[in-house]
Amino acid sequence: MHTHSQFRWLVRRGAGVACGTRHQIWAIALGGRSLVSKWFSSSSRTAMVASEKDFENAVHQVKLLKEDPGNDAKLKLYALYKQATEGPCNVPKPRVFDFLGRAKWDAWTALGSLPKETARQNYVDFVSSLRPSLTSSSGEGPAAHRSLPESEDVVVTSKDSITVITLNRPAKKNAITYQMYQDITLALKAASKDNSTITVFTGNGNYYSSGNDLSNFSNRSGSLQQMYAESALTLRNFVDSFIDFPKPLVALVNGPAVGIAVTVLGLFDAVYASDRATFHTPFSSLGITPEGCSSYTFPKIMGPAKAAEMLIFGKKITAREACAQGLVTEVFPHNTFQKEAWARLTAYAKNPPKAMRIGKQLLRSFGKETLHAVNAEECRVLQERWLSEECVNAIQTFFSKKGKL
Ligand SMILES: CCCCC/C=C/C(=O)SCCNC(=O)CCNC(=O)[C@H](O)C(C)(C)COP(=O)(O)OP(=O)(O)OC[C@H]1O[C@@H](n2cnc3c(N)ncnc32)[C@H](O)[C@@H]1OP(=O)(O)O
Repeated sequence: MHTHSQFRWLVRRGAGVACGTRHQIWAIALGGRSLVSKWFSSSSRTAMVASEKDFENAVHQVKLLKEDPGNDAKLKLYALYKQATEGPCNVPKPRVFDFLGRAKWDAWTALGSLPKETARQNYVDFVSSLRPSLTSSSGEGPAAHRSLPESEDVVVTSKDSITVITLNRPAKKNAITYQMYQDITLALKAASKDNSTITVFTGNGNYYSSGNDLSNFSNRSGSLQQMYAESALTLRNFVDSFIDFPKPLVALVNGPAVGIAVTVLGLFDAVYASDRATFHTPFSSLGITPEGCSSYTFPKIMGPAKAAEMLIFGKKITAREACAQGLVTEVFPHNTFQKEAWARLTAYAKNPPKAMRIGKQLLRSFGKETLHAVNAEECRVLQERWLSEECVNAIQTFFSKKGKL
C-alpha cells in the first residue's frame, strides 16, 4: 500500500489554480457576482473549441505563474476550470462566513449552463491573455549574461552568441527536481527566441546529471493519481521543448549521466563528452520505463539490440562506447574537455544562424510528429508505472541507502 507521506510531492511554487483546494492558499478578496458575470459575458462568445491537450497545457501554464495574477483572475480561472471539468455548479452554497467558499461558489454558479467545451476554450483563451507574466523569469531578447533570476539550480548564461543552460546542483549530482523540469522548459523556450545561434546544455561539478530527483516522489499531500498526472504532463512538456527546439542544441557531458539526462540526448544535434562520462539508464531496476523519446531514438541511433541492453537491461556504458554506438559525437580527454569543446563551439557559432536553423529543420522536422506521439505514449505508460509496487520499492530502497546504482 502507498501512503501519502511516502509520496508527498515537493512543489516549491503555488501550483494549481485549477484545483479547488489549492485556491485556498490565496487570500481572495470577495469579487461578487456582478463582477463575475462581466468576465464571462465578454469571453463566452468564442466559437473555437480547445482540445484536451490545449486545456491541459493551459492548466499547466497556470501552475508556472511567476506573479500573482490577482484575485479576480484567480476566481475566473477557478470557475472556468470547474465548469470545464464538472459542468454547472453542483455543490451547496457555502455558509455566509465562508467568504472564500462563497466567492468561488458565486463565480462558478454565475456560469450557469455554459457548455463544458465553451468553458474549456474560455479557460485556454484567458490563460493565453495572461501569458506575459507567465514567462517573466526567463525573459527573451539579447542573451547578454542573463540567468533565470529565481532559479539557482538551472543557470542560464550567454557567451559568444551561445546560450548555456547549466544544471547547478552539484551536491546532489545535478538531480533534476520537479521545479527544474519547469525551469528548463522555460529556459529552452526563451533560448529558442533569443539572439543566440547555438544552445548548450551542461552540468556543474563532477556529474552531468543523476537524472530525475528521486525525492520528486515523496512527501506530498493530495491524491497520488493527481500527482502522477501532473508529473506526466510536466515531463511531456519538458521533452516536447527538446523536440521542438529550433536551433542547434549541443550537450557538453562533463561527467556521468543517468536516466532522463541520457535519454534526451537522442534529441540533441551534437553530444560532446569527457572521457569520464558514463551513460546509464537503470529504468528496469527502478521499476519504470524509458522516456525522453528514447524508446524510438535509441533503436534508430544504435540499433535495437544495443538499445535494449541500455534501456531494458540497464547496462552502463562508457563515453567511448556511447561514441561508437552513435549517441555521442566525440569524446575528449577530461583535462582538455572544456577547452577543446568550447573552441569547437565558438567556431560553429560563427556560422550564419539562419542557415543552421533551416539545416536543423531539414534534418529533424519530418520525424517530429512521431516524436510527439512517442513522448505522449511514454508519459502515459510511466504514469502507470509510478504507481507500481516495483517502482515504490525501488525508490524506498534508494533512500534507505541500500540501493545505489
Ligand atoms: C517527473 C519526471 C520523471 C522523469 C523520469 C526520469 C527517470 C530517471 O531519470 S531514472 C534515474 C534516476 N536516478 C537515479 O536512480 C540515480 C540515483 N542516484 C544514485 O544512484 C547515486 O546517487 C549516484 C550513483 C548518482 C551517485 O553516487 P555517489 O557518488 O555515491 O553520490 P551520493 O549518492 O552520495 O550522492 C550525493 C547526494 O546526492 C543525492 N542524489 C544523487 N542522485 C540523486 C537523485 N537522482 N535523486 C535524489 N537524490 C540524489 C544523494 O542522495 C546524496 O544526497 P545526500 O545523502 O543528502 O548527500
